[in-house]
Amino acid sequence: MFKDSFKYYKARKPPPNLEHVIDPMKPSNKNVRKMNVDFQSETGLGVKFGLKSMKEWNIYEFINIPGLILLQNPFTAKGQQEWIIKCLKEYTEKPNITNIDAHGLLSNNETWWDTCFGTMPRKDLLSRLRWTTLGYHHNWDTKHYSENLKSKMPNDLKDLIEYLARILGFQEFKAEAAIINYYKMNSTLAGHTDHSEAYLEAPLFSISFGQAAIFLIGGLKQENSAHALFLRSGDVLVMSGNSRLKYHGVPKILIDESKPWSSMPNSSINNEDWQKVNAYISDSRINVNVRQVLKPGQLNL
Ligand SMILES: O=C(O)CCC(=O)C(=O)O
Ligand SMILES: [Fe+2]
Repeated sequence: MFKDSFKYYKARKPPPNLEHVIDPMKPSNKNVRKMNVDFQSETGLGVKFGLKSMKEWNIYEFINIPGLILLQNPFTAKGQQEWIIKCLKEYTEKPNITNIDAHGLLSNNETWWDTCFGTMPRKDLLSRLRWTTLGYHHNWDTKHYSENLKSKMPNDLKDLIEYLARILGFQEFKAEAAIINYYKMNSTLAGHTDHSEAYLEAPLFSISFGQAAIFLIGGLKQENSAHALFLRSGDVLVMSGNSRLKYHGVPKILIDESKPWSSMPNSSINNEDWQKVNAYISDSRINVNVRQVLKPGQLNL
């Protein structure tokens, strides 16, 4: 059962044995198969998005989880840093909605970033950031999207996801809504399915940054058993086809000593923003979850 696996991996005492967590980084892994994509489709845009050359990409499908695809960290360290800064500084600003706004913890002209990293930092708000919604805003109470609760998707995020989607074979994918989840080391995300979108045939794109996670994915019902896999900084997970509506969740965040976001000393991104964010990410994980809401050809809800 999904919830038994969730409880097992969430436990602190005794801590879980991670031996059965699927790890595509292990060359001997028999649970995954490499997928090939057409390198010819590479355009100059990859550099703009902070991506490595496609020749260095590794894309896996999971033998026992049809439709689930993992594009293993295609980002350069500098690229990761830029996206992490965006997730914390730009995407937490209006018109995007954060849990901090929703709970009225800031006055109208304050931003989460300035409040936490300005001249008089409010450290109490730093760890209270849980989510931001962009585009069609996910309504956490009704679980419905609506035309009345919608703002513009940031162009850079929309373009990145649609670029990755085209390369992975999802030509028509439109990035219309996003949830950014912010996790501290003791956070979890309970098992759920994502079914609020009008068009459930479109894949779901999920990018991880910062500390690593154990991601659990089960079946269409809670009673089905679940597989556990590692997600690390930069990884792009695609839930498509048969995996799109499966139960999933995050029972555990783990420190990633390899710090895939950290670049060589003397690199040019050692700017002021990164100094602030570097400390934040040392005990946090960020997940950018992007969805298509409308059916092909549908103009509004
Ligand atoms: O954090 C993750 O990897 C998963 C997030 C997720 O499932 C969601 O936002 O619906
Ligand atoms: Fe989800």
